[in-house]
Amino acid sequence: MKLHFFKYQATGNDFVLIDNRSARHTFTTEQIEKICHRKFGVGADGLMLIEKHASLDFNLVYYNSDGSQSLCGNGSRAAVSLAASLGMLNGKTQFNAYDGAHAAELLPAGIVKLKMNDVQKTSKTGDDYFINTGSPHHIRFVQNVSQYPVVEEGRKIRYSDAYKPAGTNVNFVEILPDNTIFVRTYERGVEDETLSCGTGVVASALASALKGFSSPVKIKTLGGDLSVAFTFSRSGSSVSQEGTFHDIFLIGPAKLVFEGDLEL
Ligand SMILES: N[C@H](CCC[C@H](N)C(=O)O)C(=O)O
Repeated sequence: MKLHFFKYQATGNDFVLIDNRSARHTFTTEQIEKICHRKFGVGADGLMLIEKHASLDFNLVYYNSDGSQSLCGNGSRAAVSLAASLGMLNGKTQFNAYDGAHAAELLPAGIVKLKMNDVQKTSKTGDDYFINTGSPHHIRFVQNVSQYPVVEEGRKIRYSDAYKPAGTNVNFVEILPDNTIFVRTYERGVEDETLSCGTGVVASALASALKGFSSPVKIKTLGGDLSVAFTFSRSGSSVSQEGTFHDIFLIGPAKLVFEGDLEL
């Protein structure tokens, strides 16, 4: 089977995208692993299919490189950029993803502003947080994150009994001056560190808000810079951390690297 694909990177999180609106291909786990394989395939952290949707501009199907599915924040930003270049939208869009409908907007210089779904629940164990932003995220605040053993420590948490059977993504966050954090992420389903993780930096920004950060939080990742804007509405007593994060936006660049055909 010959397939035309688009290779995108969104702050270094990289993806193969296929316009699947007409052909409606389906892929086995083995085929997804092969497409994403860094030597035997195109190479990517994940594969995305853009499909028709009954009422929204498109349906987005995301697969991690191991074939598992979840919401991908950076991938959604890349898909919006591709959909725009395919003439499927004009600046703004509503599309469907793993966790439901999302709005997004194309800003100048290839920046994509993605609206995330509200977050009502955050939990804290010791000094660590767990927040699901459409995909599950464990967040640990550390010193000197650039020297931190992200894969070794991330794997331990990801496979720990606490997260069995589904597992979790794991974010290590260093607090910097000027309302900025530096985030490195071990990604479930890629089973390695990625250069950035969109849902992960959103979870890390919300955890930073619970430690006093204001919106927008500026985020450094190994793959580039992002920002996360949000509103927090408290519920219950003012001392509690109970409340809802809403109007959450993940903002950052997404770029076409190349396009081509692959034999599967
Ligand atoms: N690995 C994640 C999904 C992709 C998340 C990441 N690439 C992003 O940009 O949100 C999971 O299985 O939950």
